[in-house]
Amino acid sequence: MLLSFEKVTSYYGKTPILKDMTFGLPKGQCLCVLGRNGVGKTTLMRTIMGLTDWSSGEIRIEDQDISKAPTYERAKHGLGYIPQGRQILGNFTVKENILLGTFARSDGDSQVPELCLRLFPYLAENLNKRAGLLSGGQQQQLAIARALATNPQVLLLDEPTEGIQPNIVFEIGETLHMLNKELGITLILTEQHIKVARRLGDAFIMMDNGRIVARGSMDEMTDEVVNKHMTI
Ligand SMILES: Nc1ncnc2c1ncn2[C@@H]1O[C@H](COP(=O)(O)OP(=O)(O)OP(=O)(O)O)[C@@H](O)[C@H]1O
Repeated sequence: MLLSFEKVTSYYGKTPILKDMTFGLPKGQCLCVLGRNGVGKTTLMRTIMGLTDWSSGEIRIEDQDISKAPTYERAKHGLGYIPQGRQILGNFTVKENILLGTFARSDGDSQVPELCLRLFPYLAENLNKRAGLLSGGQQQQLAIARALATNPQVLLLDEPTEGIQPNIVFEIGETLHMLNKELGITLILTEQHIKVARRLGDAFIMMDNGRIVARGSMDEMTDEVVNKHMTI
């Protein structure tokens, strides 16, 4: 397994939010993490990155135990994180936002990667534009470009299509599909759009109240499973 969780419980203060989670993610797979609002999907991402208050259990990447490693060290193991809401720095330029990602590289390269320019022609043509002036979809592209600048082997994407116009949702989905299937970047994403999840995912985890309540390959994610765990 490229990334694995063994009995991981993760806390904010004294409150366990993720409870006793065990799963493994093979290299090159796309795993979709699904569930209603507030079930702990963001907390799962933050636990992988070491951003909750503390966690117990074991988190491994390529057989190395990173459970107690600080966030910057996890990033150097090849974990790239795109948080919910994107967290683009609006007063900085497109180029500066991308270059921020290079700080987490282990090879010291500090250029805008050619891949980012090739994937996102709009960004390539607007490197000196203030990022705050971009549309939601363009900012999501920028967040993906910034994460790619870390040269990740795993990308964690928290609701990448949230708040984005429907036609751009499709485009972002296709970009992620390309990163996964053509470039072999392993993906973990939380996603409310079931269609996008079905298109991208090889496997799914359905969460409720901090626990995994259903899992399987994507073709095992029937409408029944979705309706049971995702509709209100
Ligand atoms: N920083 C925090 N401190 C304390 N509790 C938190 C913190 N962040 C989240 N929680 C709690 O953890 C639980 C899970 O939240 P989380 O954001 O992980 O869920 P989610 O499934 O990602 O939901 P959403 O789809 O709304 O983002 C919620 O009950 C939330 O109130």
